[in-house]
Amino acid sequence: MISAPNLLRRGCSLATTGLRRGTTAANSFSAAMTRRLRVLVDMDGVLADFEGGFLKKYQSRYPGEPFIELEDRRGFWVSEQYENRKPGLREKAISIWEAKDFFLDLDPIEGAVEAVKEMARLSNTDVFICTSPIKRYEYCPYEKYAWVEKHLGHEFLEQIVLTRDKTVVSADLLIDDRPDITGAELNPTWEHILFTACHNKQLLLPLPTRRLPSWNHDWKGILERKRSELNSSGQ
Ligand SMILES: Cc1cn([C@H]2C[C@H](O)[C@@H](COP(=O)(O)O)O2)c(=O)[nH]c1=O
Ligand SMILES: [Mg+2]
Ligand SMILES: [Mg+2]
Repeated sequence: MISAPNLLRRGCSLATTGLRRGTTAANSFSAAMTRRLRVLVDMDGVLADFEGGFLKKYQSRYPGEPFIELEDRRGFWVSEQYENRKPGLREKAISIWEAKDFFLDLDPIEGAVEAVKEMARLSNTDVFICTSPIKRYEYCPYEKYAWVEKHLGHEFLEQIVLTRDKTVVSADLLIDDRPDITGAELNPTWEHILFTACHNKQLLLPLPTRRLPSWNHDWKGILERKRSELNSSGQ
């Protein structure tokens, strides 16, 4: 049995205040307290189509250079695969996402906007957009905020976490297309759900990593499973 102060510390909300006849005060209190689920949702490759936007602008800016079809993309780093294709393409690739309007112009990934809005409306669920800006900061951080406002609405600006180290952010789930998410915290609180992208679709995942193949798949099931795991383990 978790104590009331502990429940409150863990972000539970008081769903009802009445005590029903035949139940102990402790049981009623416990049943009335609901653990909130905190979900981090990545932006590039999960909400915003970084890969598609990159390829379109790269081809238009460097029409004579070789490019990599999305179905042939392998590995998280676009810059590395381009450099391997032809030395010198790393800088050309980087110049694309360092340019003004790159992040703002990205199209939403199919189903992402509707799914995240719906996720945020679920009761006992808090959704944060957790995204890593590039270090060349002239445009990227501003444009990430502007993208969120444009596609998700002004109220979502409260939900943005910009960080280059997602391991130090505390949550229950992180939905992210990057397979290797490491940082200062060796044991992040979140469970990583790998969002399928062109660059990671071939990967065999080490257990127990789970995938969300797209926003048309059962993301609600993933949240509900996590919620019941946390409830049954008393966390
Ligand atoms: C593919 C690729 C990406 N980046 C940058 C672009 C974004 O700012 C981050 C990825 O952010 P996420 O929160 O993990 O989605 O990385 C890069 O610098 N080089 C690349 O090849
Ligand atoms: Mg990403
Ligand atoms: Mg909610």
